[in-house]
Amino acid sequence: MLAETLAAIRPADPRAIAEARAYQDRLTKPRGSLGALEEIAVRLAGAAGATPPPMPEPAALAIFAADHGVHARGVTPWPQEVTVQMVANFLSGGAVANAFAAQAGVSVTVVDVGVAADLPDAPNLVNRKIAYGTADLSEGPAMSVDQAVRALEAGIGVARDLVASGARCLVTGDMGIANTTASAALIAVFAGHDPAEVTGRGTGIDDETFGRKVDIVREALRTNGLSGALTAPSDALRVLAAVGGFEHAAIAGFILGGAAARVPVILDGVIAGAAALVAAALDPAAIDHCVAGHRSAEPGHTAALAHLGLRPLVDLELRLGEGTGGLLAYPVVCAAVRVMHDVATFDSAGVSEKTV
Ligand SMILES: Cc1cc2ncn([C@H]3O[C@H](COP(=O)(O)O)[C@@H](O)[C@H]3O)c2cc1C
Ligand SMILES: O=C(O)c1cccnc1
Repeated sequence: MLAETLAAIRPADPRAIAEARAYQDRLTKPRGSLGALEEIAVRLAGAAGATPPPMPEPAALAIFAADHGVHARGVTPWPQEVTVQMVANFLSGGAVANAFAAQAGVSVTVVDVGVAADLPDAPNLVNRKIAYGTADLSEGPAMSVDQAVRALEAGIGVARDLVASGARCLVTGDMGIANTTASAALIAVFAGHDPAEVTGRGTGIDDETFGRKVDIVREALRTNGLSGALTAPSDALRVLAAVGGFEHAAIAGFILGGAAARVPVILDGVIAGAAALVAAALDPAAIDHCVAGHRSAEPGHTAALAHLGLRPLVDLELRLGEGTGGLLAYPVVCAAVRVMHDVATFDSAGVSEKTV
Protein backbone atom coordinates (compact mmCIF):
# COMPACT_ATOMS: atom_id res chain seq x y z
CA MET A 1 0.00 0.00 0.00
CA LEU A 2 2.91 2.37 0.73
CA ALA A 3 4.64 1.58 -2.57
CA GLU A 4 1.35 1.93 -4.48
CA THR A 5 0.67 5.30 -2.84
CA LEU A 6 4.18 6.60 -3.58
CA ALA A 7 3.79 5.49 -7.20
CA ALA A 8 0.52 7.45 -7.52
CA ILE A 9 1.95 10.79 -6.36
CA ARG A 10 2.43 13.36 -9.13
CA PRO A 11 4.48 16.53 -8.72
CA ALA A 12 2.89 19.94 -9.31
CA ASP A 13 1.88 20.52 -12.94
CA PRO A 14 3.99 23.40 -14.35
CA ARG A 15 1.39 24.17 -17.04
CA ALA A 16 -1.38 24.62 -14.47
CA ILE A 17 0.95 26.80 -12.41
CA ALA A 18 1.73 29.05 -15.38
CA GLU A 19 -1.98 29.28 -16.30
CA ALA A 20 -2.95 30.10 -12.72
CA ARG A 21 -0.29 32.86 -12.49
CA ALA A 22 -1.45 34.38 -15.77
CA TYR A 23 -5.09 34.14 -14.67
CA GLN A 24 -4.33 35.88 -11.33
CA ASP A 25 -2.99 38.82 -13.35
CA ARG A 26 -6.24 39.12 -15.36
CA LEU A 27 -8.47 39.40 -12.28
CA THR A 28 -9.85 42.81 -11.27
CA LYS A 29 -7.17 43.73 -8.75
CA PRO A 30 -3.71 45.19 -9.07
CA ARG A 31 -1.13 42.49 -9.85
CA GLY A 32 0.16 40.76 -6.73
CA SER A 33 -2.24 42.67 -4.46
CA LEU A 34 -3.39 39.48 -2.75
CA GLY A 35 0.16 38.77 -1.68
CA ALA A 36 0.71 35.25 -0.34
CA LEU A 37 -2.90 34.27 -1.18
CA GLU A 38 -2.06 34.39 -4.88
CA GLU A 39 0.78 31.94 -4.33
CA ILE A 40 -1.52 29.60 -2.37
CA ALA A 41 -4.08 29.53 -5.18
CA VAL A 42 -1.32 29.00 -7.76
CA ARG A 43 0.17 26.24 -5.60
CA LEU A 44 -3.18 24.44 -5.36
CA ALA A 45 -3.68 24.81 -9.13
CA GLY A 46 -0.32 23.10 -9.64
CA ALA A 47 -1.20 20.36 -7.17
CA ALA A 48 -4.61 19.73 -8.77
CA GLY A 49 -3.31 20.11 -12.32
CA ALA A 50 -6.21 22.50 -13.02
CA THR A 51 -6.90 26.24 -13.18
CA PRO A 52 -8.85 27.22 -11.19
CA PRO A 53 -8.16 24.44 -8.67
CA PRO A 54 -11.30 22.85 -7.15
CA MET A 55 -12.65 24.51 -4.01
CA PRO A 56 -11.06 22.67 -1.05
CA GLU A 57 -14.48 21.84 0.39
CA PRO A 58 -15.47 20.04 2.51
CA ALA A 59 -12.43 19.63 4.78
CA ALA A 60 -11.69 16.88 7.27
CA LEU A 61 -9.36 17.01 10.27
CA ALA A 62 -7.76 13.75 11.43
CA ILE A 63 -6.17 13.80 14.89
CA PHE A 64 -3.63 10.97 15.20
CA ALA A 65 -3.05 10.00 18.84
CA ALA A 66 -0.20 7.99 20.33
CA ASP A 67 2.08 7.69 23.35
CA HIS A 68 5.85 7.83 23.70
CA GLY A 69 8.30 5.70 25.68
CA VAL A 70 10.55 8.74 26.11
CA HIS A 71 7.88 10.18 28.41
CA ALA A 72 9.58 8.18 31.20
CA ARG A 73 12.64 10.45 30.88
CA GLY A 74 10.75 13.48 32.20
CA VAL A 75 10.65 15.54 28.98
CA THR A 76 7.21 17.00 29.65
CA PRO A 77 5.42 18.14 32.81
CA TRP A 78 2.23 16.30 31.84
CA PRO A 79 1.29 12.75 32.84
CA GLN A 80 1.02 10.27 29.98
CA GLU A 81 -2.67 9.59 30.62
CA VAL A 82 -3.47 13.08 29.32
CA THR A 83 -3.20 11.56 25.82
CA VAL A 84 -6.10 9.15 26.36
CA GLN A 85 -8.05 11.75 28.35
CA MET A 86 -7.71 14.26 25.52
CA VAL A 87 -8.88 11.62 23.03
CA ALA A 88 -12.07 11.35 25.10
CA ASN A 89 -12.27 15.15 25.11
CA PHE A 90 -11.98 15.29 21.27
CA LEU A 91 -14.71 12.67 20.97
CA SER A 92 -17.07 14.60 23.21
CA GLY A 93 -16.33 17.86 21.40
CA GLY A 94 -14.58 19.68 24.25
CA ALA A 95 -11.08 20.43 22.94
CA VAL A 96 -9.77 23.58 21.25
CA ALA A 97 -9.54 21.60 18.00
CA ASN A 98 -13.29 20.91 18.22
CA ALA A 99 -14.04 24.62 18.73
CA PHE A 100 -11.88 25.65 15.78
CA ALA A 101 -13.27 22.83 13.61
CA ALA A 102 -16.83 23.92 14.42
CA GLN A 103 -15.91 27.52 13.57
CA ALA A 104 -14.43 26.48 10.22
CA GLY A 105 -17.04 23.82 9.36
CA VAL A 106 -14.48 20.99 9.36
CA SER A 107 -15.25 17.40 10.42
CA VAL A 108 -13.15 15.76 13.16
CA THR A 109 -11.93 12.15 13.10
CA VAL A 110 -9.71 10.77 15.88
CA VAL A 111 -7.34 7.91 15.08
CA ASP A 112 -5.69 5.79 17.77
CA VAL A 113 -2.36 4.71 16.29
CA GLY A 114 -0.59 3.97 19.56
CA VAL A 115 -2.27 5.24 22.72
CA ALA A 116 -0.97 3.42 25.82
CA ALA A 117 -4.47 2.46 26.98
CA ASP A 118 -7.54 0.78 25.55
CA LEU A 119 -10.22 3.07 24.23
CA PRO A 120 -13.95 2.29 24.18
CA ASP A 121 -15.59 2.17 20.74
CA ALA A 122 -16.99 5.50 19.65
CA PRO A 123 -18.28 7.06 16.44
CA ASN A 124 -15.50 9.23 14.94
CA LEU A 125 -12.82 7.09 16.63
CA VAL A 126 -10.79 4.91 14.29
CA ASN A 127 -8.81 2.10 15.92
CA ARG A 128 -5.52 1.59 14.09
CA LYS A 129 -3.44 0.91 17.18
CA ILE A 130 0.05 -0.34 16.34
CA ALA A 131 1.22 -0.74 19.96
CA TYR A 132 0.65 0.68 23.43
CA GLY A 133 3.09 3.53 22.87
CA THR A 134 6.60 3.54 21.39
CA ALA A 135 9.77 2.37 23.12
CA ASP A 136 12.10 5.00 24.60
CA LEU A 137 13.95 6.52 21.63
CA SER A 138 16.90 7.47 23.81
CA GLU A 139 17.61 3.78 24.49
CA GLY A 140 17.20 2.38 20.96
CA PRO A 141 14.66 2.44 18.11
CA ALA A 142 11.25 3.78 19.16
CA MET A 143 9.59 1.20 16.88
CA SER A 144 10.47 -1.46 14.33
CA VAL A 145 10.57 -0.57 10.63
CA ASP A 146 7.59 -2.89 10.18
CA GLN A 147 5.61 -0.90 12.77
CA ALA A 148 6.65 2.35 11.08
CA VAL A 149 5.31 1.07 7.76
CA ARG A 150 2.08 -0.10 9.38
CA ALA A 151 1.59 3.33 11.01
CA LEU A 152 2.31 5.06 7.67
CA GLU A 153 -0.27 2.81 6.03
CA ALA A 154 -2.80 3.60 8.77
CA GLY A 155 -2.43 7.28 7.84
CA ILE A 156 -2.73 6.51 4.12
CA GLY A 157 -5.89 4.51 4.84
CA VAL A 158 -7.47 7.34 6.84
CA ALA A 159 -6.71 9.83 4.03
CA ARG A 160 -8.22 7.45 1.46
CA ASP A 161 -11.35 6.86 3.54
CA LEU A 162 -11.91 10.57 4.17
CA VAL A 163 -11.48 11.37 0.47
CA ALA A 164 -13.81 8.48 -0.45
CA SER A 165 -16.44 9.97 1.82
CA GLY A 166 -16.16 13.34 0.09
CA ALA A 167 -13.34 15.33 1.74
CA ARG A 168 -11.59 17.68 -0.70
CA CYS A 169 -9.11 19.06 1.83
CA LEU A 170 -7.32 17.27 4.66
CA VAL A 171 -6.03 18.89 7.85
CA THR A 172 -3.43 17.17 10.04
CA GLY A 173 -3.81 16.89 13.81
CA ASP A 174 -1.88 15.18 16.60
CA MET A 175 -2.22 14.24 20.25
CA GLY A 176 0.58 12.56 22.16
CA ILE A 177 2.14 13.73 25.40
CA ALA A 178 5.96 13.99 24.85
CA ASN A 179 5.64 14.14 21.08
CA THR A 180 7.59 17.40 20.76
CA THR A 181 10.69 15.43 21.84
CA ALA A 182 10.31 12.95 18.98
CA SER A 183 9.53 15.87 16.65
CA ALA A 184 12.80 17.59 17.60
CA ALA A 185 14.77 14.40 16.94
CA LEU A 186 13.16 13.90 13.51
CA ILE A 187 13.76 17.54 12.55
CA ALA A 188 17.38 17.45 13.76
CA VAL A 189 18.08 14.47 11.48
CA PHE A 190 16.03 15.35 8.39
CA ALA A 191 16.72 19.10 8.36
CA GLY A 192 20.32 18.67 9.54
CA HIS A 193 20.32 20.75 12.71
CA ASP A 194 21.94 20.45 16.10
CA PRO A 195 19.35 19.27 18.68
CA ALA A 196 19.81 22.50 20.66
CA GLU A 197 18.57 24.51 17.65
CA VAL A 198 15.38 22.54 17.07
CA THR A 199 14.26 21.42 20.53
CA GLY A 200 11.54 23.55 22.07
CA ARG A 201 9.63 23.87 25.29
CA GLY A 202 6.58 21.92 24.11
CA THR A 203 3.69 22.33 26.51
CA GLY A 204 5.86 24.59 28.70
CA ILE A 205 8.94 23.37 30.59
CA ASP A 206 11.45 25.00 32.94
CA ASP A 207 15.13 25.51 32.10
CA GLU A 208 16.24 22.34 33.84
CA THR A 209 13.76 20.14 31.96
CA PHE A 210 14.63 21.91 28.72
CA GLY A 211 18.35 21.15 29.21
CA ARG A 212 17.50 17.50 29.84
CA LYS A 213 15.24 17.38 26.78
CA VAL A 214 18.04 18.62 24.51
CA ASP A 215 20.44 16.06 26.03
CA ILE A 216 17.90 13.28 25.46
CA VAL A 217 17.43 14.24 21.80
CA ARG A 218 21.22 14.21 21.41
CA GLU A 219 21.39 10.82 23.13
CA ALA A 220 18.64 9.47 20.85
CA LEU A 221 20.59 10.40 17.73
CA ARG A 222 23.80 8.91 19.13
CA THR A 223 22.23 5.66 20.38
CA ASN A 224 20.45 5.15 17.07
CA GLY A 225 23.54 5.97 14.99
CA LEU A 226 21.88 8.97 13.32
CA SER A 227 24.55 11.58 13.79
CA GLY A 228 25.88 11.35 10.20
CA ALA A 229 24.32 12.61 6.97
CA LEU A 230 21.33 10.88 5.39
CA THR A 231 21.86 9.47 1.95
CA ALA A 232 19.25 7.03 0.66
CA PRO A 233 15.44 7.32 0.75
CA SER A 234 15.47 3.97 2.58
CA ASP A 235 17.09 5.89 5.45
CA ALA A 236 13.79 7.71 5.90
CA LEU A 237 12.02 4.63 7.26
CA ARG A 238 14.95 3.79 9.50
CA VAL A 239 15.06 7.32 10.94
CA LEU A 240 11.29 7.37 11.40
CA ALA A 241 11.42 4.04 13.23
CA ALA A 242 14.40 5.10 15.35
CA VAL A 243 13.16 8.42 16.71
CA GLY A 244 9.59 8.99 15.49
CA GLY A 245 6.22 8.42 17.07
CA PHE A 246 3.31 6.42 15.69
CA GLU A 247 1.43 9.69 15.10
CA HIS A 248 4.38 11.11 13.14
CA ALA A 249 4.40 8.01 10.94
CA ALA A 250 0.63 8.12 10.48
CA ILE A 251 0.63 11.84 9.66
CA ALA A 252 3.39 11.24 7.09
CA GLY A 253 1.14 8.56 5.57
CA PHE A 254 -1.87 10.90 5.70
CA ILE A 255 0.15 13.46 3.71
CA LEU A 256 1.16 10.83 1.15
CA GLY A 257 -2.44 9.61 0.91
CA GLY A 258 -3.73 13.14 0.31
CA ALA A 259 -1.03 13.81 -2.27
CA ALA A 260 -1.79 10.54 -4.11
CA ALA A 261 -5.48 11.53 -4.27
CA ARG A 262 -4.55 15.08 -5.37
CA VAL A 263 -6.37 16.49 -2.36
CA PRO A 264 -4.55 19.35 -0.60
CA VAL A 265 -3.24 18.76 2.91
CA ILE A 266 -3.05 21.64 5.38
CA LEU A 267 -0.25 21.04 7.84
CA ASP A 268 -0.53 22.00 11.48
CA GLY A 269 2.48 22.69 13.74
CA VAL A 270 5.77 21.11 14.73
CA ILE A 271 4.53 17.50 14.82
CA ALA A 272 3.10 17.89 11.30
CA GLY A 273 6.31 19.62 10.21
CA ALA A 274 8.38 16.68 11.44
CA ALA A 275 6.01 14.24 9.73
CA ALA A 276 6.16 16.25 6.49
CA LEU A 277 9.95 15.86 6.52
CA VAL A 278 9.42 12.09 6.61
CA ALA A 279 6.92 12.30 3.72
CA ALA A 280 9.34 14.52 1.76
CA ALA A 281 12.18 12.06 2.31
CA LEU A 282 9.96 9.29 0.89
CA ASP A 283 8.79 11.46 -2.04
CA PRO A 284 9.56 15.19 -2.31
CA ALA A 285 6.59 15.63 -4.71
CA ALA A 286 4.21 14.96 -1.79
CA ILE A 287 5.03 18.43 -0.46
CA ASP A 288 3.64 20.04 -3.64
CA HIS A 289 0.22 19.03 -2.27
CA CYS A 290 0.78 20.60 1.16
CA VAL A 291 0.08 24.03 2.55
CA ALA A 292 1.74 25.14 5.80
CA GLY A 293 -1.23 26.24 7.88
CA HIS A 294 0.74 28.12 10.48
CA ARG A 295 4.06 28.62 12.18
CA SER A 296 4.18 27.27 15.71
CA ALA A 297 6.26 28.82 18.49
CA GLU A 298 8.45 25.67 18.56
CA PRO A 299 11.86 26.52 17.01
CA GLY A 300 12.00 23.16 15.24
CA HIS A 301 8.90 24.06 13.26
CA THR A 302 10.58 27.07 11.66
CA ALA A 303 13.54 24.85 10.76
CA ALA A 304 11.25 22.18 9.27
CA LEU A 305 9.30 24.72 7.19
CA ALA A 306 12.53 26.27 5.90
CA HIS A 307 13.81 22.83 4.88
CA LEU A 308 10.50 22.05 3.14
CA GLY A 309 10.39 25.47 1.44
CA LEU A 310 6.91 26.18 2.84
CA ARG A 311 5.61 29.57 3.88
CA PRO A 312 3.22 29.44 6.83
CA LEU A 313 -0.10 31.27 6.44
CA VAL A 314 -0.86 32.12 10.06
CA ASP A 315 1.69 33.13 12.71
CA LEU A 316 -0.02 33.66 16.06
CA GLU A 317 2.46 32.09 18.52
CA LEU A 318 0.28 29.00 18.84
CA ARG A 319 1.94 25.99 20.48
CA LEU A 320 -0.89 23.55 20.95
CA GLY A 321 -1.07 21.06 18.10
CA GLU A 322 -4.30 18.99 17.65
CA GLY A 323 -4.67 20.62 14.22
CA THR A 324 -5.52 24.04 15.66
CA GLY A 325 -3.15 26.05 13.45
CA GLY A 326 -4.23 24.17 10.33
CA LEU A 327 -7.89 24.80 11.15
CA LEU A 328 -7.29 28.55 11.53
CA ALA A 329 -5.64 28.60 8.10
CA TYR A 330 -8.44 26.68 6.37
CA PRO A 331 -10.78 29.66 5.68
CA VAL A 332 -7.77 31.58 4.32
CA VAL A 333 -7.01 28.74 1.90
CA CYS A 334 -10.68 28.66 0.83
CA ALA A 335 -10.68 32.44 0.27
CA ALA A 336 -7.50 32.19 -1.85
CA VAL A 337 -9.11 29.55 -4.11
CA ARG A 338 -12.51 31.27 -4.23
CA VAL A 339 -10.86 34.33 -5.75
CA MET A 340 -10.02 32.22 -8.80
CA HIS A 341 -13.63 31.01 -9.10
CA ASP A 342 -15.59 34.18 -8.39
CA VAL A 343 -13.58 37.27 -9.27
CA ALA A 344 -14.20 38.91 -12.65
CA THR A 345 -11.44 39.58 -15.16
CA PHE A 346 -10.67 43.07 -16.47
CA ASP A 347 -12.21 41.98 -19.80
CA SER A 348 -15.41 40.44 -18.41
CA ALA A 349 -16.09 43.33 -16.00
CA GLY A 350 -15.08 46.09 -18.38
CA VAL A 351 -12.55 47.52 -15.93
CA SER A 352 -9.72 49.53 -17.44
CA GLU A 353 -6.18 48.28 -16.95
CA LYS A 354 -3.39 50.49 -15.63
CA THR A 355 -1.93 52.89 -18.17
CA VAL A 356 1.73 53.13 -17.08
C1 LIG B 1 -4.14 19.36 28.01
C2 LIG B 1 -3.30 19.26 26.77
C3 LIG B 1 -3.91 19.32 25.50
C4 LIG B 1 -3.12 19.24 24.37
N1 LIG B 1 -3.46 19.27 23.06
C5 LIG B 1 -2.37 19.16 22.34
N2 LIG B 1 -1.30 19.05 23.11
C6 LIG B 1 0.05 18.99 22.60
O1 LIG B 1 1.03 18.87 23.63
C7 LIG B 1 1.70 17.62 23.58
C8 LIG B 1 3.15 17.79 23.24
O2 LIG B 1 3.87 18.56 24.17
P1 LIG B 1 4.98 17.89 25.10
O3 LIG B 1 6.01 17.29 24.19
O4 LIG B 1 5.52 19.04 25.90
O5 LIG B 1 4.29 16.87 25.97
C9 LIG B 1 1.01 16.82 22.52
O6 LIG B 1 0.03 16.00 23.07
C10 LIG B 1 0.42 17.87 21.62
O7 LIG B 1 -0.64 17.39 20.85
C11 LIG B 1 -1.74 19.09 24.41
C12 LIG B 1 -1.11 19.00 25.66
C13 LIG B 1 -1.89 19.07 26.84
C14 LIG B 1 -1.22 18.99 28.16
O1 LIG C 1 3.61 23.11 17.27
C1 LIG C 1 2.82 22.34 17.79
O2 LIG C 1 1.96 21.78 17.10
C2 LIG C 1 2.91 22.01 19.26
C3 LIG C 1 3.69 22.76 20.11
C4 LIG C 1 3.75 22.44 21.45
C5 LIG C 1 3.02 21.36 21.92
N1 LIG C 1 2.28 20.64 21.09
C6 LIG C 1 2.22 20.95 19.78
